[in-house]
Amino acid sequence: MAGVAGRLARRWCRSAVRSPLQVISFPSLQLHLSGTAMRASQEDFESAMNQVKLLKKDPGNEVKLRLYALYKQATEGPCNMPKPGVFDFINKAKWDAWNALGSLPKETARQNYVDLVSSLTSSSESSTQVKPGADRGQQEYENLVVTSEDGITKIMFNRPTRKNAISTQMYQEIMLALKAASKDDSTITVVTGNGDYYCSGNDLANFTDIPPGGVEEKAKQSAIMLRDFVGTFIDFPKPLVAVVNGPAVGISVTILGLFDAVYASDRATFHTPFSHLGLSPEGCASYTFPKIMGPAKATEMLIFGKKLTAGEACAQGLVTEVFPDSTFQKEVWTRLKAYSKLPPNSMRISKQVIRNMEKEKLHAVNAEESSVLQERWLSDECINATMNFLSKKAKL
Ligand SMILES: CCCC/C=C/CC(=O)SCCNC(=O)CCNC(=O)[C@H](O)C(C)(C)COP(=O)(O)OP(=O)(O)OC[C@H]1O[C@@H](n2cnc3c(N)ncnc32)[C@H](O)[C@@H]1OP(=O)(O)O
Repeated sequence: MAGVAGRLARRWCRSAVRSPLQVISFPSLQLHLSGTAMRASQEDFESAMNQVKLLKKDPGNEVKLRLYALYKQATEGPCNMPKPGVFDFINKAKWDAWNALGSLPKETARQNYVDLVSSLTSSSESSTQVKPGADRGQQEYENLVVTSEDGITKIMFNRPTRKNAISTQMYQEIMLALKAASKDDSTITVVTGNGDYYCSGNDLANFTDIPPGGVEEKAKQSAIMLRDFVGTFIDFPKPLVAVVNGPAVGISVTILGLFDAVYASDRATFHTPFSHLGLSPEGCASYTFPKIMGPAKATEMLIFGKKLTAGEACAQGLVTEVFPDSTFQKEVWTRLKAYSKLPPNSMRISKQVIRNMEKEKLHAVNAEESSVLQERWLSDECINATMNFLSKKAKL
Protein backbone atom coordinates (compact mmCIF):
# COMPACT_ATOMS: atom_id res chain seq x y z
CA MET A 1 0.00 0.00 0.00
CA ALA A 2 1.47 3.38 -0.93
CA GLY A 3 0.95 7.06 -0.13
CA VAL A 4 -1.53 8.51 2.37
CA ALA A 5 -3.52 5.30 2.75
CA GLY A 6 -0.37 3.32 3.47
CA ARG A 7 0.83 5.81 6.09
CA LEU A 8 -2.57 5.83 7.79
CA ALA A 9 -2.73 2.04 7.80
CA ARG A 10 0.76 1.78 9.30
CA ARG A 11 -0.13 4.34 11.98
CA TRP A 12 -3.32 2.44 12.82
CA CYS A 13 -1.39 -0.81 13.07
CA ARG A 14 1.25 0.79 15.33
CA SER A 15 -1.38 2.20 17.67
CA ALA A 16 -3.24 -1.12 17.69
CA VAL A 17 -0.09 -2.87 18.82
CA ARG A 18 0.86 -0.19 21.36
CA SER A 19 -2.46 0.08 23.18
CA PRO A 20 -5.06 -2.26 21.74
CA LEU A 21 -7.61 -1.55 24.45
CA GLN A 22 -7.63 2.12 23.51
CA VAL A 23 -8.07 1.53 19.83
CA ILE A 24 -11.65 0.44 20.28
CA SER A 25 -13.01 1.89 23.44
CA PHE A 26 -16.11 0.47 25.04
CA PRO A 27 -19.30 2.46 25.07
CA SER A 28 -20.73 3.95 28.22
CA LEU A 29 -22.22 1.50 30.65
CA GLN A 30 -25.34 3.64 31.10
CA LEU A 31 -28.42 1.80 29.95
CA HIS A 32 -31.84 3.22 29.47
CA LEU A 33 -33.85 0.09 28.93
CA SER A 34 -37.23 0.05 30.56
CA GLY A 35 -39.88 -2.48 31.53
CA THR A 36 -39.85 -5.19 34.15
CA ALA A 37 -40.06 -8.03 31.58
CA MET A 38 -36.52 -7.12 30.47
CA ARG A 39 -35.12 -6.83 33.98
CA ALA A 40 -33.36 -10.22 34.30
CA SER A 41 -31.78 -9.98 30.89
CA GLN A 42 -30.74 -6.39 31.52
CA GLU A 43 -29.06 -7.46 34.73
CA ASP A 44 -27.12 -10.15 32.87
CA PHE A 45 -26.20 -7.57 30.28
CA GLU A 46 -24.97 -5.07 32.85
CA SER A 47 -23.04 -7.73 34.66
CA ALA A 48 -21.45 -8.81 31.35
CA MET A 49 -20.38 -5.22 30.69
CA ASN A 50 -18.70 -5.11 34.08
CA GLN A 51 -16.95 -8.41 33.40
CA VAL A 52 -15.53 -7.00 30.17
CA LYS A 53 -13.77 -4.29 32.18
CA LEU A 54 -12.24 -6.96 34.41
CA LEU A 55 -10.86 -9.15 31.62
CA LYS A 56 -7.25 -10.03 32.42
CA LYS A 57 -6.30 -10.61 28.81
CA ASP A 58 -6.92 -8.21 25.94
CA PRO A 59 -9.43 -10.10 23.75
CA GLY A 60 -8.09 -8.51 20.55
CA ASN A 61 -9.64 -6.03 18.18
CA GLU A 62 -11.87 -8.50 16.33
CA VAL A 63 -13.61 -9.51 19.54
CA LYS A 64 -13.81 -5.92 20.76
CA LEU A 65 -15.44 -4.93 17.50
CA ARG A 66 -17.98 -7.70 17.94
CA LEU A 67 -18.66 -6.62 21.51
CA TYR A 68 -19.05 -3.03 20.37
CA ALA A 69 -21.45 -4.03 17.60
CA LEU A 70 -23.57 -6.24 19.86
CA TYR A 71 -23.69 -3.51 22.51
CA LYS A 72 -24.88 -0.91 20.01
CA GLN A 73 -27.42 -3.30 18.51
CA ALA A 74 -28.70 -4.29 21.95
CA THR A 75 -29.13 -0.70 23.10
CA GLU A 76 -29.92 1.26 19.92
CA GLY A 77 -31.08 -1.34 17.39
CA PRO A 78 -29.86 -1.45 13.76
CA CYS A 79 -26.96 0.79 12.76
CA ASN A 80 -28.18 4.41 12.52
CA MET A 81 -24.89 6.28 12.01
CA PRO A 82 -23.71 7.73 8.71
CA LYS A 83 -20.96 5.62 7.16
CA PRO A 84 -17.51 7.05 8.08
CA GLY A 85 -15.02 7.97 5.35
CA VAL A 86 -12.79 5.30 3.88
CA PHE A 87 -9.66 6.58 5.66
CA ASP A 88 -11.34 6.84 9.05
CA PHE A 89 -10.23 3.27 9.72
CA ILE A 90 -11.30 2.82 13.31
CA ASN A 91 -14.77 4.34 13.03
CA LYS A 92 -15.26 2.58 9.72
CA ALA A 93 -14.39 -0.79 11.34
CA LYS A 94 -16.85 -0.10 14.16
CA TRP A 95 -19.54 0.99 11.73
CA ASP A 96 -18.97 -2.10 9.57
CA ALA A 97 -19.25 -4.40 12.58
CA TRP A 98 -22.48 -2.79 13.77
CA ASN A 99 -23.99 -2.53 10.31
CA ALA A 100 -23.22 -6.22 9.67
CA LEU A 101 -25.73 -7.16 12.37
CA GLY A 102 -28.53 -5.93 10.10
CA SER A 103 -31.90 -6.17 11.78
CA LEU A 104 -30.84 -8.58 14.54
CA PRO A 105 -33.40 -8.06 17.35
CA LYS A 106 -32.18 -6.14 20.40
CA GLU A 107 -32.94 -9.09 22.71
CA THR A 108 -30.85 -11.47 20.59
CA ALA A 109 -27.97 -8.99 20.45
CA ARG A 110 -28.10 -8.64 24.23
CA GLN A 111 -28.07 -12.42 24.64
CA ASN A 112 -25.19 -12.80 22.16
CA TYR A 113 -23.25 -10.13 24.04
CA VAL A 114 -23.75 -11.99 27.33
CA ASP A 115 -22.76 -15.32 25.70
CA LEU A 116 -19.65 -13.80 24.13
CA VAL A 117 -18.50 -12.25 27.42
CA SER A 118 -19.15 -15.51 29.21
CA SER A 119 -16.99 -17.38 26.67
CA LEU A 120 -14.24 -14.76 27.13
CA THR A 121 -14.26 -14.96 30.90
CA SER A 122 -14.06 -18.74 30.95
CA SER A 123 -11.48 -18.97 28.13
CA SER A 124 -9.27 -16.43 29.91
CA GLU A 125 -8.84 -19.01 32.69
CA SER A 126 -8.26 -22.04 30.46
CA SER A 127 -9.64 -23.69 27.38
CA THR A 128 -13.40 -24.07 27.57
CA GLN A 129 -15.15 -27.38 27.21
CA VAL A 130 -18.32 -26.42 25.44
CA LYS A 131 -21.26 -28.16 26.99
CA PRO A 132 -24.27 -27.47 24.84
CA GLY A 133 -26.58 -28.87 27.49
CA ALA A 134 -25.53 -26.11 29.83
CA ASP A 135 -26.31 -23.06 27.72
CA ARG A 136 -28.27 -24.12 24.67
CA GLY A 137 -30.81 -26.47 26.13
CA GLN A 138 -29.33 -29.44 24.24
CA GLN A 139 -27.92 -32.73 25.44
CA GLU A 140 -24.26 -32.99 26.28
CA TYR A 141 -21.98 -34.75 23.80
CA GLU A 142 -21.29 -38.35 24.69
CA ASN A 143 -19.04 -39.14 21.76
CA LEU A 144 -17.25 -35.86 21.18
CA VAL A 145 -15.07 -33.46 23.09
CA VAL A 146 -15.70 -29.93 21.89
CA THR A 147 -13.45 -27.12 23.05
CA SER A 148 -12.99 -23.50 22.05
CA GLU A 149 -9.67 -21.72 22.49
CA ASP A 150 -7.54 -19.18 20.63
CA GLY A 151 -10.25 -18.57 18.04
CA ILE A 152 -10.43 -22.28 17.17
CA THR A 153 -13.32 -24.63 17.92
CA LYS A 154 -12.03 -28.18 18.07
CA ILE A 155 -14.46 -31.07 17.57
CA MET A 156 -12.75 -34.28 18.64
CA PHE A 157 -14.21 -37.74 17.94
CA ASN A 158 -14.13 -39.47 21.30
CA ARG A 159 -14.82 -43.20 21.03
CA PRO A 160 -11.22 -44.39 21.06
CA THR A 161 -12.10 -47.93 22.15
CA ARG A 162 -14.17 -48.30 18.93
CA LYS A 163 -11.50 -46.55 16.86
CA ASN A 164 -13.88 -43.56 16.79
CA ALA A 165 -16.46 -45.40 14.65
CA ILE A 166 -19.42 -43.10 14.06
CA SER A 167 -22.57 -44.36 15.79
CA THR A 168 -26.03 -43.04 14.96
CA GLN A 169 -25.93 -40.80 18.02
CA MET A 170 -22.48 -39.56 17.07
CA TYR A 171 -23.71 -38.48 13.61
CA GLN A 172 -26.31 -36.35 15.38
CA GLU A 173 -23.74 -34.94 17.79
CA ILE A 174 -21.34 -34.01 14.99
CA MET A 175 -24.14 -32.16 13.21
CA LEU A 176 -25.04 -30.30 16.42
CA ALA A 177 -21.42 -29.44 17.14
CA LEU A 178 -20.88 -28.13 13.59
CA LYS A 179 -24.03 -26.03 13.76
CA ALA A 180 -22.91 -24.55 17.08
CA ALA A 181 -19.40 -23.92 15.71
CA SER A 182 -20.83 -22.17 12.65
CA LYS A 183 -22.42 -19.61 14.98
CA ASP A 184 -19.79 -19.25 17.69
CA ASP A 185 -17.05 -16.66 17.77
CA SER A 186 -14.26 -18.90 16.62
CA THR A 187 -12.66 -18.22 13.26
CA ILE A 188 -11.62 -21.77 12.35
CA THR A 189 -13.21 -25.14 13.11
CA VAL A 190 -11.08 -28.24 13.44
CA VAL A 191 -12.13 -31.89 13.38
CA THR A 192 -9.79 -34.49 14.86
CA GLY A 193 -9.77 -37.86 16.65
CA ASN A 194 -8.88 -39.02 20.14
CA GLY A 195 -6.58 -42.04 20.44
CA ASP A 196 -4.65 -43.93 17.78
CA TYR A 197 -7.30 -43.66 15.06
CA TYR A 198 -8.76 -40.60 13.41
CA CYS A 199 -11.95 -42.54 12.67
CA SER A 200 -12.89 -46.05 11.49
CA GLY A 201 -15.92 -44.77 9.55
CA ASN A 202 -19.51 -45.78 9.95
CA ASP A 203 -20.15 -47.91 13.04
CA LEU A 204 -21.12 -51.21 11.43
CA ALA A 205 -23.37 -51.95 14.39
CA ASN A 206 -25.62 -49.06 13.33
CA PHE A 207 -27.46 -51.44 11.03
CA THR A 208 -28.35 -53.86 13.83
CA ASP A 209 -30.82 -51.45 15.41
CA ILE A 210 -33.84 -52.23 13.23
CA PRO A 211 -37.00 -50.11 13.78
CA PRO A 212 -40.57 -51.55 13.71
CA GLY A 213 -40.80 -50.67 9.97
CA GLY A 214 -38.08 -53.26 9.22
CA VAL A 215 -34.84 -53.06 7.26
CA GLU A 216 -36.38 -50.96 4.48
CA GLU A 217 -37.37 -48.34 7.03
CA LYS A 218 -33.87 -48.51 8.57
CA ALA A 219 -32.28 -47.95 5.15
CA LYS A 220 -34.61 -45.02 4.51
CA GLN A 221 -33.83 -43.38 7.88
CA SER A 222 -30.10 -43.93 7.36
CA ALA A 223 -30.20 -42.31 3.92
CA ILE A 224 -31.96 -39.25 5.36
CA MET A 225 -29.42 -39.02 8.17
CA LEU A 226 -26.51 -39.42 5.77
CA ARG A 227 -27.86 -36.69 3.49
CA ASP A 228 -28.29 -34.29 6.43
CA PHE A 229 -24.87 -35.16 7.82
CA VAL A 230 -23.01 -34.55 4.58
CA GLY A 231 -25.18 -31.46 3.90
CA THR A 232 -23.90 -29.92 7.14
CA PHE A 233 -20.34 -30.16 5.81
CA ILE A 234 -21.33 -28.76 2.40
CA ASP A 235 -22.93 -25.72 4.04
CA PHE A 236 -20.39 -25.12 6.78
CA PRO A 237 -19.54 -21.42 6.50
CA LYS A 238 -16.10 -21.09 8.13
CA PRO A 239 -12.72 -22.59 7.29
CA LEU A 240 -12.96 -26.27 8.26
CA VAL A 241 -9.73 -28.14 8.90
CA ALA A 242 -9.17 -31.85 9.50
CA VAL A 243 -6.28 -32.79 11.78
CA VAL A 244 -5.92 -36.46 10.84
CA ASN A 245 -4.05 -37.98 13.77
CA GLY A 246 -4.17 -41.62 12.60
CA PRO A 247 -5.85 -44.04 10.16
CA ALA A 248 -9.08 -42.85 8.56
CA VAL A 249 -11.69 -45.16 7.05
CA GLY A 250 -14.90 -44.86 5.01
CA ILE A 251 -17.03 -41.79 5.52
CA SER A 252 -14.33 -40.05 7.55
CA VAL A 253 -12.19 -40.11 4.40
CA THR A 254 -14.83 -39.21 1.84
CA ILE A 255 -15.93 -36.04 3.64
CA LEU A 256 -12.34 -34.79 3.62
CA GLY A 257 -13.10 -33.61 0.08
CA LEU A 258 -15.46 -31.08 1.70
CA PHE A 259 -12.87 -29.70 4.13
CA ASP A 260 -10.81 -26.60 3.38
CA ALA A 261 -7.51 -28.05 4.57
CA VAL A 262 -6.37 -31.50 5.71
CA TYR A 263 -3.24 -31.94 7.86
CA ALA A 264 -2.11 -35.49 8.46
CA SER A 265 0.32 -37.34 10.67
CA ASP A 266 2.63 -39.66 8.73
CA ARG A 267 0.91 -42.45 10.70
CA ALA A 268 -2.41 -41.73 9.00
CA THR A 269 -3.79 -43.88 6.20
CA PHE A 270 -6.80 -43.23 3.98
CA HIS A 271 -9.04 -46.16 3.14
CA THR A 272 -12.46 -46.38 1.47
CA PRO A 273 -13.20 -50.12 1.16
CA PHE A 274 -16.69 -49.66 -0.27
CA SER A 275 -16.62 -52.58 -2.70
CA HIS A 276 -15.34 -54.91 0.04
CA LEU A 277 -18.39 -53.92 2.09
CA GLY A 278 -20.89 -54.09 -0.78
CA LEU A 279 -21.28 -50.30 -0.60
CA SER A 280 -20.81 -47.29 -2.87
CA PRO A 281 -19.21 -43.88 -2.22
CA GLU A 282 -20.78 -41.15 -0.09
CA GLY A 283 -19.73 -37.77 1.31
CA CYS A 284 -19.74 -36.36 -2.27
CA ALA A 285 -16.54 -38.33 -2.97
CA SER A 286 -17.97 -39.58 -6.29
CA TYR A 287 -17.66 -35.94 -7.40
CA THR A 288 -14.87 -34.45 -5.27
CA PHE A 289 -12.32 -37.28 -5.52
CA PRO A 290 -12.12 -37.44 -9.35
CA LYS A 291 -11.86 -33.62 -9.29
CA ILE A 292 -9.11 -33.64 -6.67
CA MET A 293 -6.99 -36.55 -7.87
CA GLY A 294 -8.24 -37.34 -11.38
CA PRO A 295 -10.62 -40.20 -12.30
CA ALA A 296 -8.00 -42.97 -12.48
CA LYS A 297 -6.65 -42.43 -8.97
CA ALA A 298 -10.18 -41.94 -7.62
CA THR A 299 -11.13 -45.31 -9.11
CA GLU A 300 -8.32 -47.04 -7.23
CA MET A 301 -9.57 -45.60 -3.95
CA LEU A 302 -13.34 -45.62 -4.37
CA ILE A 303 -13.86 -48.77 -6.45
CA PHE A 304 -10.82 -50.97 -5.76
CA GLY A 305 -10.46 -49.87 -2.11
CA LYS A 306 -6.74 -49.07 -2.31
CA LYS A 307 -5.47 -47.79 1.04
CA LEU A 308 -3.26 -44.68 0.69
CA THR A 309 -0.44 -43.64 2.96
CA ALA A 310 -0.46 -40.03 4.13
CA GLY A 311 2.31 -39.24 1.65
CA GLU A 312 0.32 -40.73 -1.24
CA ALA A 313 -2.84 -38.89 -0.19
CA CYS A 314 -0.84 -35.66 -0.12
CA ALA A 315 0.68 -36.31 -3.56
CA GLN A 316 -2.86 -36.83 -4.87
CA GLY A 317 -4.17 -33.59 -3.39
CA LEU A 318 -6.50 -35.01 -0.74
CA VAL A 319 -4.12 -33.97 2.05
CA THR A 320 -2.66 -30.48 2.38
CA GLU A 321 0.52 -31.43 4.26
CA VAL A 322 1.99 -34.37 6.15
CA PHE A 323 3.97 -34.04 9.41
CA PRO A 324 6.09 -36.53 11.33
CA ASP A 325 3.93 -38.07 14.04
CA SER A 326 6.40 -37.02 16.76
CA THR A 327 5.90 -33.31 16.04
CA PHE A 328 2.46 -33.47 14.42
CA GLN A 329 0.34 -31.89 17.17
CA LYS A 330 2.84 -29.14 17.97
CA GLU A 331 3.44 -28.10 14.37
CA VAL A 332 -0.19 -28.23 13.30
CA TRP A 333 -1.59 -26.31 16.28
CA THR A 334 1.09 -23.63 16.03
CA ARG A 335 0.12 -23.11 12.44
CA LEU A 336 -3.61 -23.15 13.11
CA LYS A 337 -3.27 -20.61 15.93
CA ALA A 338 -1.50 -18.26 13.53
CA TYR A 339 -4.20 -18.75 10.88
CA SER A 340 -6.96 -18.18 13.43
CA LYS A 341 -5.74 -14.60 13.87
CA LEU A 342 -6.47 -13.72 10.25
CA PRO A 343 -9.53 -11.51 9.73
CA PRO A 344 -12.52 -13.86 10.20
CA ASN A 345 -14.91 -12.08 7.86
CA SER A 346 -12.41 -12.18 5.06
CA MET A 347 -11.83 -15.91 5.59
CA ARG A 348 -15.57 -16.63 5.63
CA ILE A 349 -16.18 -14.60 2.49
CA SER A 350 -13.28 -16.26 0.67
CA LYS A 351 -14.72 -19.65 1.59
CA GLN A 352 -18.14 -18.58 0.34
CA VAL A 353 -16.68 -17.44 -2.97
CA ILE A 354 -14.84 -20.74 -3.38
CA ARG A 355 -17.75 -22.96 -2.26
CA ASN A 356 -20.81 -21.17 -3.63
CA MET A 357 -20.23 -22.09 -7.27
CA GLU A 358 -20.25 -25.75 -6.25
CA LYS A 359 -22.95 -25.86 -3.59
CA GLU A 360 -25.89 -26.79 -5.76
CA LYS A 361 -23.90 -29.52 -7.48
CA LEU A 362 -22.63 -30.90 -4.17
CA HIS A 363 -26.15 -31.11 -2.71
CA ALA A 364 -27.36 -32.92 -5.85
CA VAL A 365 -24.46 -35.40 -5.64
CA ASN A 366 -25.15 -35.93 -1.92
CA ALA A 367 -28.83 -36.69 -2.58
CA GLU A 368 -27.95 -39.15 -5.36
CA GLU A 369 -25.25 -40.95 -3.35
CA SER A 370 -27.59 -41.28 -0.34
CA SER A 371 -30.37 -42.72 -2.45
CA VAL A 372 -28.02 -45.26 -4.13
CA LEU A 373 -26.77 -46.33 -0.69
CA GLN A 374 -30.32 -46.80 0.55
CA GLU A 375 -30.55 -49.63 -1.99
CA ARG A 376 -27.01 -50.95 -1.32
CA TRP A 377 -27.68 -51.39 2.40
CA LEU A 378 -30.41 -53.90 1.50
CA SER A 379 -28.16 -55.90 -0.84
CA ASP A 380 -26.81 -59.37 0.01
CA GLU A 381 -23.26 -58.10 -0.62
CA CYS A 382 -23.57 -55.45 2.05
CA ILE A 383 -25.54 -57.54 4.56
CA ASN A 384 -22.99 -60.39 4.34
CA ALA A 385 -19.98 -58.08 4.74
CA THR A 386 -21.55 -56.40 7.77
CA MET A 387 -22.50 -59.74 9.34
CA ASN A 388 -18.94 -61.00 8.78
CA PHE A 389 -17.47 -58.03 10.59
CA LEU A 390 -19.94 -58.19 13.46
CA SER A 391 -19.43 -61.92 13.92
CA LYS A 392 -15.65 -61.17 14.06
CA LYS A 393 -15.02 -63.08 10.84
CA ALA A 394 -13.63 -60.14 8.90
CA LYS A 395 -11.74 -56.91 9.30
CA LEU A 396 -10.46 -54.55 6.65
C1 LIG B 1 -25.64 -43.99 8.12
C2 LIG B 1 -24.55 -43.41 7.30
C3 LIG B 1 -23.65 -44.47 6.74
C4 LIG B 1 -22.52 -43.90 5.97
C5 LIG B 1 -21.69 -44.98 5.39
C6 LIG B 1 -20.37 -44.98 5.53
C7 LIG B 1 -19.50 -46.07 4.94
C8 LIG B 1 -18.28 -46.33 5.74
O1 LIG B 1 -17.86 -45.60 6.59
S1 LIG B 1 -17.50 -47.79 5.28
C9 LIG B 1 -16.28 -48.06 6.53
C10 LIG B 1 -16.81 -48.85 7.68
N1 LIG B 1 -15.74 -49.20 8.55
C11 LIG B 1 -15.13 -50.39 8.56
O2 LIG B 1 -15.44 -51.27 7.80
C12 LIG B 1 -14.04 -50.57 9.61
C13 LIG B 1 -14.28 -51.81 10.41
N2 LIG B 1 -13.21 -51.97 11.38
C14 LIG B 1 -12.09 -52.69 11.13
O3 LIG B 1 -11.91 -53.26 10.10
C15 LIG B 1 -11.08 -52.73 12.22
O4 LIG B 1 -11.72 -52.56 13.46
C16 LIG B 1 -9.98 -51.63 12.06
C17 LIG B 1 -9.12 -51.99 10.84
C18 LIG B 1 -10.58 -50.25 11.88
C19 LIG B 1 -9.07 -51.60 13.31
O5 LIG B 1 -8.57 -52.89 13.55
P1 LIG B 1 -7.76 -53.16 14.91
O6 LIG B 1 -7.39 -54.62 14.92
O7 LIG B 1 -6.67 -52.20 15.07
O8 LIG B 1 -8.81 -52.84 16.07
P2 LIG B 1 -10.12 -53.65 16.46
O9 LIG B 1 -9.81 -54.59 17.59
O10 LIG B 1 -10.73 -54.26 15.26
O11 LIG B 1 -11.10 -52.46 16.94
C20 LIG B 1 -11.31 -52.14 18.32
C21 LIG B 1 -12.80 -52.25 18.59
O12 LIG B 1 -13.47 -51.27 17.79
C22 LIG B 1 -14.48 -51.91 17.02
N3 LIG B 1 -14.63 -51.17 15.74
C23 LIG B 1 -13.66 -50.65 15.00
N4 LIG B 1 -14.17 -50.09 13.89
C24 LIG B 1 -15.50 -50.28 13.95
C25 LIG B 1 -16.58 -49.91 13.09
N5 LIG B 1 -16.39 -49.22 11.93
N6 LIG B 1 -17.81 -50.24 13.45
C26 LIG B 1 -18.04 -50.91 14.60
N7 LIG B 1 -17.06 -51.29 15.46
C27 LIG B 1 -15.80 -50.97 15.13
C28 LIG B 1 -13.96 -53.31 16.81
O13 LIG B 1 -15.01 -54.18 16.47
C29 LIG B 1 -13.34 -53.60 18.16
O14 LIG B 1 -14.40 -53.92 19.02
P3 LIG B 1 -14.25 -55.10 20.11
O15 LIG B 1 -13.20 -54.61 21.06
O16 LIG B 1 -15.60 -55.27 20.71
O17 LIG B 1 -13.80 -56.32 19.35
